[in-house]
Amino acid sequence: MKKKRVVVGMSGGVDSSVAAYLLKQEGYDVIGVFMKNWDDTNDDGVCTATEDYEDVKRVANQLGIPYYSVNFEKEYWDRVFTYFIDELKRGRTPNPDVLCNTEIKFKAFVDYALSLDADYIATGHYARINRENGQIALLRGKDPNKDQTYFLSQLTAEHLSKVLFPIGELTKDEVRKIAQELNLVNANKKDSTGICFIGERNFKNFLKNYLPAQPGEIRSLDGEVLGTHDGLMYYTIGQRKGLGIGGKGTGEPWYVVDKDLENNVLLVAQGKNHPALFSTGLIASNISFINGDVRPRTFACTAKFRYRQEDQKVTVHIRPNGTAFVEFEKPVKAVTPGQVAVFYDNDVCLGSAIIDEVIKMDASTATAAS
Ligand SMILES: Nc1ncnc2c1ncn2[C@@H]1O[C@H](COP(=O)(O)OP(=O)(O)OP(=O)(O)O)[C@@H](O)[C@H]1O
Repeated sequence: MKKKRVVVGMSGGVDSSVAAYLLKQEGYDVIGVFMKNWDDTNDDGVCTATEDYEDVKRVANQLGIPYYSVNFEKEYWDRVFTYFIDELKRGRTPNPDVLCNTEIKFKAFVDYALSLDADYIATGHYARINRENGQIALLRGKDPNKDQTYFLSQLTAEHLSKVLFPIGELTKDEVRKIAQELNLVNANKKDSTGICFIGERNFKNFLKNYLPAQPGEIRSLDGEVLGTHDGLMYYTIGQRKGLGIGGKGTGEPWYVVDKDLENNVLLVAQGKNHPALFSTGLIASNISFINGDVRPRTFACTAKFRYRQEDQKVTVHIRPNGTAFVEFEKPVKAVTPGQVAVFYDNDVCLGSAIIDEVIKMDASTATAAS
């Protein structure tokens, strides 16, 4: 019988290399494909994509699988990067990696894989797919420290219908151990961090190439001018570092609590539990559920408002106008417009929505938060 063909997205990292190995062990006809989404030269002038593709080639040769490279720079620019820049211009904090999954990895890449006659597409994401009773459910990866469902939460069952996550049942330590036992050239390669096209580069320096800096005032909530900022897009709610106003006030650290876009003012407050940092709910749009059901309803679940946040208990009201009102059981710190609110029922990732507005905690309830 003809073997089923799987096209694996190979980044040159350990996770996707081990994913490819496991699929080969299972008897699939495996093809590795490297996507070039960004013309990236780092601060030292090194093109990291070229280096990563070299790793893909070496690993593919070690595993004895064919490999190709595909270029999605235009798709990435048009569908992900322009959104990222537009959101920053609006004073929001976007998550381009979530959009990269819906537009590139699980759309453009899937189309390309199908043109190679793939039966399935696989990646090295730490997540699981349950296909019981004809339904497709997205589950958190087994390793709680590595779970990547946050980034996959805007996908639907349709995106996932031909997808395999071979390392979803493993921990990172187990994945690395497999890579070491196989002597894969990248067995000890560092995990990638940060937004993929920025990588380890300085965020401000990078953005300066795309958005003109518009300096303005930093003010306390009382209106006192404390300093100047370099441009609102460089800051996010809850940020402490890089404000340059440490010596002002009582000596407690200052945090970004809001942005006044109209007046180009960055609003800050002092103390890590300042009530202005907390919110009791949010309004979100772009609701997407894995099962596709976005009908108006109310339900209780847990949610994360950024990657690496503990689950928070919430009640979600999906409204007839297609937005969601999410009420928090307890005030939550530094919830930020533009970020993704991801909903969970225990281990099942239900879907997500993009945060448009946060409902700030009334100052009178400040003690509840601290
Ligand atoms: N440039 C790329 N080309 C092909 N596939 C990619 C690329 N970047 C990421 N992927 C796929 O998406 C998965 C998740 O990407 P992410 O950037 O989170 O990588 P990661 O967790 O560091 O994994 P890895 O160790 O494989 O780099 C990867 O495991 C890989 O399957």
